[in-house]
Amino acid sequence: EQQEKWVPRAVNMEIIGTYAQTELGHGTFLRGLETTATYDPNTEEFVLNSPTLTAYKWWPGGLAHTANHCVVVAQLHSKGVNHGVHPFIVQIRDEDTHMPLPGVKVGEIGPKLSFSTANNGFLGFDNFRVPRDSMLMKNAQVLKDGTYVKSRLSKLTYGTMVFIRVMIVTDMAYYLSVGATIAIRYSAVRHQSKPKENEPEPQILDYVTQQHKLFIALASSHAFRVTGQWLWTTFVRVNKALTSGNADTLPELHAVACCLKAVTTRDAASMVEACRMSCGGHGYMTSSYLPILYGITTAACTYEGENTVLLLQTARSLVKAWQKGSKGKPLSPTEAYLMDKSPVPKWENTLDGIIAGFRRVSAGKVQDCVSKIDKLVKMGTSYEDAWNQTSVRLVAASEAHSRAVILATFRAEVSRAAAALSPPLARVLHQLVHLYTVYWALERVGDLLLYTSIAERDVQELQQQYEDLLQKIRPNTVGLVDAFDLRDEILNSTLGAYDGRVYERLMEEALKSPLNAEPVNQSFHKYLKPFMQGKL
Ligand SMILES: CCCCCCCC/C=C\CCCCCCCC(=O)SCCNC(=O)CCNC(=O)[C@H](O)C(C)(C)COP(=O)(O)OP(=O)(O)OC[C@H]1O[C@@H](n2cnc3c(N)ncnc32)[C@H](O)[C@@H]1OP(=O)(O)O
Ligand SMILES: Cc1cc2nc3c(=O)[nH]c(=O)nc-3n(C[C@H](O)[C@H](O)[C@H](O)COP(=O)(O)OP(=O)(O)OC[C@H]3O[C@@H](n4cnc5c(N)ncnc54)[C@H](O)[C@@H]3O)c2cc1C
Repeated sequence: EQQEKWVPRAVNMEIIGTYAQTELGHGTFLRGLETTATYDPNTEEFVLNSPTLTAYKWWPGGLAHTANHCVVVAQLHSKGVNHGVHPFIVQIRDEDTHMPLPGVKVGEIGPKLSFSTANNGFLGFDNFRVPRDSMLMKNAQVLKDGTYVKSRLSKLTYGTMVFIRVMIVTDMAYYLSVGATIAIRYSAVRHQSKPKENEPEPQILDYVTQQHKLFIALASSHAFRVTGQWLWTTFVRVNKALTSGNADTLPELHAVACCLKAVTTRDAASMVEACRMSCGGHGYMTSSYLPILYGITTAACTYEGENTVLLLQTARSLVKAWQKGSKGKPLSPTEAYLMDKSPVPKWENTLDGIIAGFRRVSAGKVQDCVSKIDKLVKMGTSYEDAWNQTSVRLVAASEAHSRAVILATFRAEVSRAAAALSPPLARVLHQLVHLYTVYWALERVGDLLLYTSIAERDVQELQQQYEDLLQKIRPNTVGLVDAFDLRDEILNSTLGAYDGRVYERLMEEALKSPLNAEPVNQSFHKYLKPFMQGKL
């Protein structure tokens, strides 16, 4: 009945909430969170407290001035025992006056790289009392007398984060579609330089280097949308099983959500930055929207699980899978390829050949990590230290695994959908799959040379395939970004507007600057003139 109590009020916006988990002192290590929720059986209340400055919640979006409630993650104490972190729904502001309630200290954390519209806040409690039903009791409960009933699966507390990580993959597809639309439309309008003296300045979109910077962002948007859809379907299936008490598939979902969130956010941030830089000085204008878009995508590398930490979570799963598989036990579908002990096949410059190659790279890297850890432990190093000394390789193995998942999913889903598409559209989408796959083979050619039978002539041929694909995709590029159908109001960009009037829009935006309100700014009289007259 907790859902009946809270959900309708949240849906009709009586309750505006945020997720208050991260503290000044801890964001990654959740078991180290310091906020306490101590049960008082005499009053059937929890007492929330921030015992130290580092216990203050810090970062939650909207916490400073928007939210009047929040989900607080705190260490649950009852009958003198600490039962670990649990979620509580807590009212922090009066619903009429919006004043912070007594015992609640809340405020704004200050300017950030981007996301300036989100008032991220801090929150401290001074022995703040909330009723027992504030504890979200879907998984674990505290009875009236303070008896703690543990959850059938402790990690269900972390479930919210899996959900958001799954959503983030699709978010990155969207952000890349915005960046690609702005940069490709601008590159169609911008003319620059004279490679041929007797011809007009060409569109910068015709420079192959410009195509190399931008087409991967366009292809990645589709790859992440397709992968995000597959991941969502997987999430729904796992969640359904969880509801009927079966948690067998949760570890696989957690592992694949971690590495996909990490790789898609890192790619989105670096590719949006490439979009910004491909637009020259005008890409550096806030009015282009590209700097803001960069700030948004780079934040995603940190929030909802810092990328390195998440890649190491997936590596933990890959190492466990290797150890399980080596004992002949079955592996999850996404990790089953790790046990492919067949001899390394002759390299093929095909999509299937490259996908198989990335699986070989991932399996090879995992095997190298396991051997290094085993060797260090045999020499007397603790497992934790051996893990840490191998962690650079573990992150690389996790990335290779993630790339193999994205490549295979993108190819399979587009091939499946192609049957229902017109031949010209199917051909263009296959070109994007081909470009994405060959791009990453060239980006990771060192790994492929280490773990597969790819030879130098294969690499030369792949480079030529890649350049041919840039040429094939060029005529459809503007059509492909128009197909994202992003309205000008959403793009919010002087460079990406549908009508292509970039110079008029840049000037219109410039003239809105308050610094253009008068021809001589007061700073001349206050500072420049006295300085020039030697009076400062
Ligand atoms: C479509 C267009 C849309 C456009 C617009 C969209 C709008 C978007 C706009 C703006 C969005 C802005 C949104 C911002 C949102 C940000 C919010 C936040 O940031 S909330 C804070 C996030 N914080 C973290 O994620 C902490 C990360 N840390 C952790 O998760 C843990 O501390 C961890 C996992 C690193 C370590 O936790 P240990 O120490 O308790 O666990 P260990 O010992 O490593 O593992 C124990 C076992 O638990 C499993 N495990 C760990 N986490 C799990 C999980 N989540 N689910 C299932 N199992 C898990 C592991 O696999 C492991 O299993 P075995 O023991 O190996 O079998
Ligand atoms: C824009 C934005 C919005 C946010 N919104 C929210 C929100 O709404 N609610 C909320 O609760 N939080 C929110 N956060 C906080 C976010 O979840 C944390 O910043 C994130 O979990 C990282 O934790 P941290 O900041 O403590 O970094 P740390 O964990 O201190 O990481 C710092 C460095 O240490 C490394 N490191 C840490 N642990 C390990 C390890 N075990 N192995 C190897 N390296 C390690 C990391 O890789 C990183 O390089 C937001 C953050 C941002 C930037």
